[in-house]
Amino acid sequence: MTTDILNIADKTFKSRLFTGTGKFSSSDKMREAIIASESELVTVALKRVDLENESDDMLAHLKSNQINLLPNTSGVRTAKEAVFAAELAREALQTNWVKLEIHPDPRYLLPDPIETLKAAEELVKLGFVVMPYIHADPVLCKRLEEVGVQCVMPLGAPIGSNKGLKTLEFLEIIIEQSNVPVIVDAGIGAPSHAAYAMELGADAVLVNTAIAVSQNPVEMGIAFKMAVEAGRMAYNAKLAPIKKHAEASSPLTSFLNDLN
Ligand SMILES: CC(=O)[C@@H](O)[C@H](O)COP(=O)(O)O
Repeated sequence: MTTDILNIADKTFKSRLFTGTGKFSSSDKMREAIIASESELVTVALKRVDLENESDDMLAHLKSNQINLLPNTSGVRTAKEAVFAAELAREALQTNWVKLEIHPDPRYLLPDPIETLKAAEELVKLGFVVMPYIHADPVLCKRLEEVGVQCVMPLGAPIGSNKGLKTLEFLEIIIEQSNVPVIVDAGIGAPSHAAYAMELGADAVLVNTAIAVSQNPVEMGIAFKMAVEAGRMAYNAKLAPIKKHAEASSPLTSFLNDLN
């Protein structure tokens, strides 16, 4: 088996499963599930962290050599607020990585493309590694790539909806065209959805709700790990082509040929 490492900016990842920290029933459960999933990049909403308090409960539970923290700007409504939040995070958490999330609409939490592009451009200039959460819009992905983001994070379905890859056809175009890693984010509700995204050629997936609200987050974390690995392995091995008509699995090469 070939070593299949994901590179983003200055970091390398063995795991292509990124995870979130919201909605767990306790910080202990969150830690256990994330460690079991072997996820190496874990996003934390800045609005949930007490940045002044070094022993913030959630941050304390995420201390591990395995885990890189990825602050996200969830809760901000404009590019200006996003840049402010990213700068706060850089100072408090000592990381220049930021998951850029600007979704002013509380009902569907759909990302604002105009503010996101504006913020991404500014954050790149300020030296951030920018990971933008966006709709599955191939044109926006190219525009973000041009301003220097390190990856794109198109949604499969609205955050927390668990609906799977509702944006499938656009994800395929994004994957085909992208020169930066494509991380399918949001709405992935089952390991099979994650495996499918990886089979299509996504570089990674980000999953939060499906693990956190499962009745057994530890086992679900492991199930997602296995699904992501299986999907990636299948993608590397190249899937068999889809055909319109049936084709016998055992071709007529032996005695049946002689009968004719
Ligand atoms: C935690 C986080 O970043 C979410 O905003 C992310 O988009 C995950 O979505 P799900 O909760 O649907 O997995």
